[in-house]
Amino acid sequence: MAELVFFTGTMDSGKSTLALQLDHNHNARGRAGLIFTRDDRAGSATISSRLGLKAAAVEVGQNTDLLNHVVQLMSAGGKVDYVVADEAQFYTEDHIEQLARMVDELSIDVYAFGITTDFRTRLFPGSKRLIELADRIEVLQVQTLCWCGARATHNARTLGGEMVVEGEQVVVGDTAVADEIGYEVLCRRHHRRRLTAARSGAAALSPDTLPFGAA
Ligand SMILES: Nc1ncnc2c1ncn2[C@@H]1O[C@H](COP(=O)(O)OP(=O)(O)O)[C@@H](O)[C@H]1O
Ligand SMILES: Cc1cn([C@H]2C[C@H](O)[C@@H](COP(=O)(O)O)O2)c(=O)[nH]c1=O
Repeated sequence: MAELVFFTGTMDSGKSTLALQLDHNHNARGRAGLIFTRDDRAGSATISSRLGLKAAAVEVGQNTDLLNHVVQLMSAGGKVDYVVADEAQFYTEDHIEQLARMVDELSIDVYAFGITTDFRTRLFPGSKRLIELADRIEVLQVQTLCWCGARATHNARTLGGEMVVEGEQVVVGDTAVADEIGYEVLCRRHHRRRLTAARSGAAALSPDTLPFGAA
């Protein structure tokens, strides 16, 4: 039976990599797929992973009807066995409902990928609806780490390394950005205290400071 699966994890946890791997594996077995994305860092109509993989995708706009897009393709003789939906946190509730209908009415497997919460720990609308509707939620196995070594569970927005707590919910960006707006994954404890790596001084720590040379 077709299913709607939501793969989630913090930023930088390998979601887009997994999306591209999943697409590759299904394709290799003759299954026809369609990749949707919205506001990927690499630009419009692209799905990209930090491991260097990239592929063309259908860019989702505010008024895109995902179900209709697939129905049109199939009516024109196209085959769609599965759909990959990356950056799904940016989708509207309507988009997610269209994905669910794709599963139920067209028997297409839908694999959605995205972060659940924003820099203020609030659910994105697309992720909220996915949590409500998905048949299955899979948390990425690759754990990202807070600077303290604990598992990172939250996404902080930073400016020059300092955590910011005000601003628009959507600001496309990357981790490991020094001077401009960027993101850093943190454990809840340090997210709550607004303690980023730069603020804690952890970024300056180096194994060279260990007293290996001492008698
Ligand atoms: N130089 C590297 N060597 C090995 N793995 C890397 C390297 N750079 C990034 N990665 C892996 O890629 C992951 C990020 O993948 P990506 O698909 O871009 O994440 P997401 O879509 O969740 O933001 C990192 O967690 C890490 O496991
Ligand atoms: C926390 C947070 C993130 N974003 C943006 C930043 C990136 O463009 C994406 C996440 O991409 P990734 O592939 O999971 O790294 O989301 C945002 O707009 N608002 C936020 O609060």
